[in-house]
Amino acid sequence: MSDKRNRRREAERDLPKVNPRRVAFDAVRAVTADNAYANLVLPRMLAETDNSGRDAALATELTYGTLRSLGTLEAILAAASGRDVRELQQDLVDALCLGAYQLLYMRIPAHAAVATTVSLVKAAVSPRVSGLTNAVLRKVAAKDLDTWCEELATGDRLADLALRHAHPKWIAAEFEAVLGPDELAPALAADNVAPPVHLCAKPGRITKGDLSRETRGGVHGQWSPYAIYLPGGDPGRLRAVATGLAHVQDEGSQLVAVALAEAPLDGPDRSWIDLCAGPGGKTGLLGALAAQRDARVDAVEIQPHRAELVAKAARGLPVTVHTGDGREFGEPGTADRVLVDAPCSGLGALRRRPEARWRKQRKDIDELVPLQRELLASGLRLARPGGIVAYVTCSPVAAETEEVVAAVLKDGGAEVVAAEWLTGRVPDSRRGDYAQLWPHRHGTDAMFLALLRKTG
Ligand SMILES: C[S@@+](CC[C@H](N)C(=O)[O-])C[C@H]1O[C@@H](n2cnc3c(N)ncnc32)[C@H](O)[C@@H]1O
Repeated sequence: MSDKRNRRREAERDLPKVNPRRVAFDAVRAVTADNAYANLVLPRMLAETDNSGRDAALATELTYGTLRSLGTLEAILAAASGRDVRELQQDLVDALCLGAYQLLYMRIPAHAAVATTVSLVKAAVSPRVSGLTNAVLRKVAAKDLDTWCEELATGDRLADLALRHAHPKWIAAEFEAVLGPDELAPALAADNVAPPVHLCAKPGRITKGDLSRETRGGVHGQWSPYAIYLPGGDPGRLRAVATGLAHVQDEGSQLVAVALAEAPLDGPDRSWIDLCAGPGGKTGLLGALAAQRDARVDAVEIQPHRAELVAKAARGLPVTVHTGDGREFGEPGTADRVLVDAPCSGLGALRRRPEARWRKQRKDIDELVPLQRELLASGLRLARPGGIVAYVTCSPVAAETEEVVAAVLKDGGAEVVAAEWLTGRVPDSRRGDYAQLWPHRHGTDAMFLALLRKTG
């Protein structure tokens, strides 16, 4: 056997596939090379490699943290190596980012972070670049994150803040346009903190008290009457979740759905529509509320596999699931309440999707806006006079929130209704006539809600 192969074998013994750093590397590779989603590939990899407990936590922190911080790590690696990282092979860049993340963001001693990354590179990239890895990471280790960011600062306030908090500058600019400059840093920082798991105790199916007991210490949510914060562990293992009495749902998502159900309405209140229903979180909550009020929900979803998820989420509830286009659905003027939870950029949920911020582009929003307007117009078409339509996004970006509502309002036939139920119970959630939640203010995703009443 050649010396080279022997050396590689030795390196692989140092770092077998089940090593959490190797798992993190494979997960990051899947994201950067194959466009995978970390929140889908990592749990599978952890299960396949039998990683649990502290090892799984380390692999998760390494994977999510590295992916969240990619832009900043690459800028620092470029400065430390004196070259554009795009000139390097991608698997090496991924390994360097993992190493740099440990050096700059975790309390892992520099010698350990460098040595384990060099072993990783030998085993999983090529022994030929282990020297380069060692040299670059030693340079990275010479300064802490603040010092690197100061050194790389350009004097462009927004760009410097975006670098420090690991966001593309255009996203920072979009957030600032809504929040103003003072709250921008905490808003960006909040995207870098892994969110806790929120559960929704379906009304009429299980009480919060019972759900809290089953979770062994789950705390009652601050805002939603149905929220329990899971103290830890896999929510899928809870009986209440497995049997559909409760489901995993961000508290902000709960609030906007309940705000629609609680909006004052004159006349009949039997027919509800959820026009963009997949995967069915809000359908599950609305269905449970509808059951208590003798109402019914028609849930519409264009993607068949997501429609199946809606059907699963709505089991046992007065919900009919339709696979189809919400722009062409239903009888005009018949619905009492309509939810338009429009497909959006998802920039309000960046803390859940570590790689998303580096994948999205501003033009993606421009492409979504016509569909968002058409879906909202369709929601208003379906509502009866006096009926309520909720326009919801998990994004705070002006173009896909208030500007969509303003454009549709211009066509006439609807007026804005204050989202009192929500803004009255959640401080600092008013955004003009609408409601806006934020991770840094409320601990929820950045959900936007506009309530409209069909007139005429
Ligand atoms: C933001 S998600 C909805 C989330 C969902 N309400 C929940 O709480 O689980 C938007 C959904 O709209 C669906 N969608 C996109 N275009 C649609 C259309 N023209 N008609 C109906 N659904 C559509 C997407 O497939 C996606 O599942």
